[in-house]
Amino acid sequence: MFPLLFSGSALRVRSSESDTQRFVNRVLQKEVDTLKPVRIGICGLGTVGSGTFNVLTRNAREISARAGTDIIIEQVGARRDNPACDTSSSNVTRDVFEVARNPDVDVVVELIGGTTVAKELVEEAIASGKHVVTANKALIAEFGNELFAKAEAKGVTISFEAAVAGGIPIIKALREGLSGNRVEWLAGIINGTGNFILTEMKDKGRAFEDVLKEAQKLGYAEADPTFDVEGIDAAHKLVILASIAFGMPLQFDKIFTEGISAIEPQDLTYAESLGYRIKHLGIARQSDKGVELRVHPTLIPAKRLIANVNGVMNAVLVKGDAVGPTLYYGAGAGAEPTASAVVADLVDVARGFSAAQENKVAHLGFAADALQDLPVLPISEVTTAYYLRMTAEDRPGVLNKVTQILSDSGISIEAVIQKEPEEGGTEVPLILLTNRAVEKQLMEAIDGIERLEAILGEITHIRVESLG
Ligand SMILES: NC(=O)c1ccc[n+]([C@@H]2O[C@H](COP(=O)([O-])OP(=O)(O)OC[C@H]3O[C@@H](n4cnc5c(N)ncnc54)[C@H](O)[C@@H]3O)[C@@H](O)[C@H]2O)c1
Ligand SMILES: N[C@@H](CCO)C(=O)O
Ligand code: NA
Repeated sequence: MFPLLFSGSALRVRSSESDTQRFVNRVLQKEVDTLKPVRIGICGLGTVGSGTFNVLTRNAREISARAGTDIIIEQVGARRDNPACDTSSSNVTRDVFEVARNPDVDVVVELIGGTTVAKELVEEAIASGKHVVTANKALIAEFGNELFAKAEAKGVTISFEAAVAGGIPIIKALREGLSGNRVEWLAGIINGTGNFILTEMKDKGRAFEDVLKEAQKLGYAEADPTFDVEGIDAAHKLVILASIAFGMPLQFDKIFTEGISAIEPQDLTYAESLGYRIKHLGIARQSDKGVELRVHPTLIPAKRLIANVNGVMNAVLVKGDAVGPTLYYGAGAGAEPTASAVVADLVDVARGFSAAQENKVAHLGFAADALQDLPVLPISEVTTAYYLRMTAEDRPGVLNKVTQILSDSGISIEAVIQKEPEEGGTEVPLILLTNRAVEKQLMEAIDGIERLEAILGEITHIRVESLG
């Protein structure tokens, strides 16, 4: 590093008046500015907070060398100490708002979660002219539009790489790496807990609740794990991805969300025998009709790379018009994978510390005044293929009646699994794979089929995507 060399030179040229020297002076002064350490305040010392503390401490040399300056943990705001990290020589406060107001803190790292205290904290940090780094997808998805506007007005940035797909640098890839493309669609396994549960259920036959408990113990799950299993967490992430991919404001209220809690082990098995896997996907697609924003269990061909993403791993498949399909893979949750993304954001903040706001990458990749309020299609207007599972009385002609109703709605059948009844039984499972149809037509057909006397109970329907 060259602080002394440059600070001496900067002082010398400052006494001259010529244009060239004024220019040199500005450049050199900038070098001096970027050499000031960036002082951060970590708020929340749970899974991600402790991971961030440890990664910053352990990799301090590499991080400084990359950032061009030191990143110093000036203060930690934590309700209680966490044995996962040693903060004994840090300045720790029990009041996170003290961090937001601390004049010696340049960047507030919000790792509390939720949308109450975290929102107030971020607002307070912005009002005090501090940059914010956060892993909080709920906060960004639900309040990002207003928070970004506040940050831009104050000339500070909110960075949120850790909020989507944990350690995978997907925000950076979409905002910067793919900026030459019109993104046609993206599909992702973006909840680590959900993928971990589905994988353990399929591979080891474990019970849902048992795997969920393990995910909580490993620090993967949200404070309220229904966010993971009911798809809300994935919906938060998908909204963020779609806004960056298509250049539209965040519209969390428009997303269709279905979780994994209704998936039965038998569906995982039937899907497999049809050549598919069931993955919980977030899918965003833009077409002439509007934007699809949906999170739901999905059958995808077993041969696709993304179908083989297991455990806590996440993957996002992005189709750009120029680049074609691209796939991003990595750990979607956990202390250090998530810390990896938090620290990358801190390095970006440090690098751009003295840059003018207009020279920084916009929060959603597109300039704020270029965001378009694209219409979001209701799920009833979405077209996909379907997996249907029903229980039928074991008597002749039932399959014909079912296929007739589907065909009356313009839906044809791609594959059928019909099982023999169990010893002495009179009911059989009937599994159908349909061609692509508009959802409202499919729902009408399901209604008709459920009214058949020979069909017992409700029909399970799971959407099918080829992702080709
Ligand atoms: N765990 C992961 O793998 C992961 C991955 C990506 C993003 N995230 C996000 O990161 C954030 C933190 O998640 P986590 O898993 O570390 O949660 P966590 O529950 O382990 O940690 C949150 C910490 O914040 C503390 N806290 C809460 N309110 C506070 C207050 N008022 N003052 C001081 N401390 C307070 C809690 O005591 C806890 O230690 C969430 O937004 C979450 O969605 C988590
Ligand atoms: N609970 C989240 C954490 C990462 O965002 C998950 O399991 O994916
Ligand atoms: Na990420």
